[in-house]
Amino acid sequence: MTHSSTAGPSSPEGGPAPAAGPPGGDALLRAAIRHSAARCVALCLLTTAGAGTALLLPHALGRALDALLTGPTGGDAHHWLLISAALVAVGTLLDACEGVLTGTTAARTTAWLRHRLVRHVLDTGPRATTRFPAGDLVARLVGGTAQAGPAPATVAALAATLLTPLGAIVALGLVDLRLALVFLVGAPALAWLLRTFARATSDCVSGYLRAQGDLATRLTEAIGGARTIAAARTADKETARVLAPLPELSRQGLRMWRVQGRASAGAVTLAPLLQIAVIAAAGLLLLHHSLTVGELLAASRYAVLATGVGALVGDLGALVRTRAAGRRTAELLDVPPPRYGDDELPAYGGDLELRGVTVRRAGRTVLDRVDLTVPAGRTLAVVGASGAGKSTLAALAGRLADPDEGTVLLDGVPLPDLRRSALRSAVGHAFERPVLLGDTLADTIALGAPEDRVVPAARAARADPFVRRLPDGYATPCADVPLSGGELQRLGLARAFAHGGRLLVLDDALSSLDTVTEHEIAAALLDHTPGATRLIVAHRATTAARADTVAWLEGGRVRALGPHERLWRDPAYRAVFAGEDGPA
Ligand SMILES: Nc1ncnc2c1ncn2[C@@H]1O[C@H](COP(=O)(O)OP(=O)(O)OP(=O)(O)O)[C@@H](O)[C@H]1O
Repeated sequence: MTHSSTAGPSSPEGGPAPAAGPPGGDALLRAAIRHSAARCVALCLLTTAGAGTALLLPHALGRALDALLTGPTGGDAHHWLLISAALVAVGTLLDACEGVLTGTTAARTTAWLRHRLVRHVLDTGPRATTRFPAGDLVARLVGGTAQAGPAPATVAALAATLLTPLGAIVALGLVDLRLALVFLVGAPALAWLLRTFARATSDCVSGYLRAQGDLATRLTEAIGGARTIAAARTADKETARVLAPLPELSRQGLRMWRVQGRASAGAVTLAPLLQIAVIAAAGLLLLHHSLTVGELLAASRYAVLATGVGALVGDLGALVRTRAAGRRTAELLDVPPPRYGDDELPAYGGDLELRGVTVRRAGRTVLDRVDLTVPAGRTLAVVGASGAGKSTLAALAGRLADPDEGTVLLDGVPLPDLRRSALRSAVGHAFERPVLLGDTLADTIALGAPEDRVVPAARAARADPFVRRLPDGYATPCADVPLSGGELQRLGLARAFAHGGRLLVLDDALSSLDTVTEHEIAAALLDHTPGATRLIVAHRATTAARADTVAWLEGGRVRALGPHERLWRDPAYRAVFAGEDGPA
């Protein structure tokens, strides 16, 4: 192992810069619309056909009325009445189909968004989970996607909903151009109403979703800390803290209803005024024999359809809500996942090298130009006071994070150049608090490794005895096992042993074990992973003593590098393990 205190050759950041800029909310919704393109087209056709039947109906009714009034036998009135009845029936059928298609399209889009975003968040790993608090992340992935999901159906419906009033204005013009002109005089007020409504709604929805995310974040924190809250008997105080965003949520919700109410009230006032103006103009034209009674009837129906702002307000509101939710959800895509290269590793090896790596967090340098080399098959213990940068260094070694400067290489290959699969099979991890993923204990230990490795790995990690004592042994569902911190860590270690990569990174993974078990596992670590390179973040002198070399970190820099026995002579080094005996 080598160490130099000077910066090594500094290479460009091997970080995860995205190939293209992160897509915004609208881009995500456009992608969702493309995904549901066929359904959107079908929906557009259905709503257009619905608009068509709605527009034809007044004409058919007008013709039926004219026919009844002009001939003693009613002329072809029955013919037009039949057409009107058919239009009503077709309109109802189209409405029903539209309802079903709207619902299923929204459900499919929500599923697609969830799939895409969950995959993205898990691909991005700790980068995403440090930027977004857990509760907020879940709120965006569950609630945000459900609110954004109806976007394609809403866009398709809105496009067709616009057709009805526009078609009605054209139809008014066809009945008599002057009627369309009368209507258009009031149109700017209508446009202003819709624009104001859309802006105010967008603002309220963003505020509402923010407050909802805040509530979810606080709730998740409280659930995670339920034991502490119970021990401190602070449930009342914590309930108040969790629910603190409720007034803001309620304020934004009420504001949204007020905006909607004002827009509807405006529409309700404006619409009858415009309808009366059109009917009055049509009445005058009737008096001057420029219109028939049937045309007056049709014109009055078209005036109603042209002022159908109610439907527009609803659809526009839905579109604004889905866009706001889409924008908020798409913020998850702002954190790009790491890029992987195409390189493979040589058949054998395990040389780990950190060259001049610097990591900054929240504007602070937490690792400062660190150079380290761990030859294949050797064990490096990383020690240091709390906050020295040990976990950050461990995360770099397995590429759970990328350095801001410098390079991490495995067998001479920079980690970002490696294929995802190569990196995955080469590096195994164990953490201080492992999470039991998978359905059963066997699943959680294997986590992708061959099943026949599960039991030997559990034996090596001293997990086998307590697993076998469970009624269903390795088949016990993870959710049914109450585990102590030490048992949990043994399962995490078993998982790392089962993985069997050439590099094993143990980040404080032995801290909850009693001294005897820790001693046994440390010995098993060498037997069970022969040839593997091991990087062990250690808090105990006994763990450091078993390593070939110790890297002593202080303030993000390597203060010293060497065997534990030699470093132990330094009182400052001994102070790192304050309270422990001898160099073990
Ligand atoms: N996402 C982050 N944002 C801001 N600061 C961070 C972040 N991650 C780590 N840090 C800071 O970087 C420093 C090093 O953290 P790290 O977890 O590597 O320390 P450590 O030596 O492993 O500490 P411990 O022994 O207590 O686990 C700490 O001061 C920590 O607060």
